[in-house]
Amino acid sequence: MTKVVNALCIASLMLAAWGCALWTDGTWWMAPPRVQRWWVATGGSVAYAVLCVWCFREVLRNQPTVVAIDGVAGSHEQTDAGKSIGQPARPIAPVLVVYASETGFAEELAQQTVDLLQTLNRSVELLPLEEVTEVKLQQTSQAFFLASTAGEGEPPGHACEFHDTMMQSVWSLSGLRYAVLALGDSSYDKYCAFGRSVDAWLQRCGAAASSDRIEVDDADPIALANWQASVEATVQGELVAS
Ligand SMILES: Cc1cc2nc3c(=O)[nH]c(=O)nc-3n(C[C@H](O)[C@H](O)[C@H](O)COP(=O)(O)O)c2cc1C
Repeated sequence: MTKVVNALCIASLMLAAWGCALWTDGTWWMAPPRVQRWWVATGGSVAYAVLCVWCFREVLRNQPTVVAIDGVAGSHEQTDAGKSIGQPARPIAPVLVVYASETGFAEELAQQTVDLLQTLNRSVELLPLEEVTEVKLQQTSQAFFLASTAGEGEPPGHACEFHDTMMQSVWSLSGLRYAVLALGDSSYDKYCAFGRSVDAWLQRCGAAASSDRIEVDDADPIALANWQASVEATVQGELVAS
């Protein structure tokens, strides 16, 4: 629409220039313009001003607005689906997806979660649990943790050290919202023990659960569908809040 308006403006200016050239043909008339021409000039100026204001409003209306999640600014910029007139754009933090996986199922689900978030137009970062740092979580406003349980209620191998060190301290994560998908098998005594530990640790750190923990018993498809719906609802809810 703006391009059409611009083209119309240029065309009318060229027409006006051509008209002026014809108008001033011959000898110059040095006397002040007659009243009628003052009115024509004033009308033209007012019409031009109205056109400028209208174009400016169109530009503002078409400008994508960026919404911050809970006011936490991130390093990546991204636009949301909503639009707002006259509000300054603000950065939106990427969503963090974290996994702890022994035989690959949680990692596969984490990748699917990333794909889902990307289809929802969110920038996403995927990390194994041991690469998560306190600063990273402090810079994140929404994180999704997918954690399976191995051994007899143990963390997956790659997450053992993180469990034994980092999860024994209390990080300051009051700005973080999170959700946990705990993977396990109810035939084990310590069902979903590690996912539950991750959830409890995040609560101790002051993070707020964006949704209740979902436990997946032996790849239960209903629980997995609930997770997908929960991720979608969480992210879409965030975009409304600012
Ligand atoms: C050796 C082994 C030990 C397991 N121990 C537990 C357990 O203690 N508690 C539990 O809920 N699930 C347990 N599980 C089930 C896994 O957590 C479940 O199959 C999960 O989906 C595996 O995810 P992953 O592929 O990401 O490791 C165990 C599975 C295996 C193979």
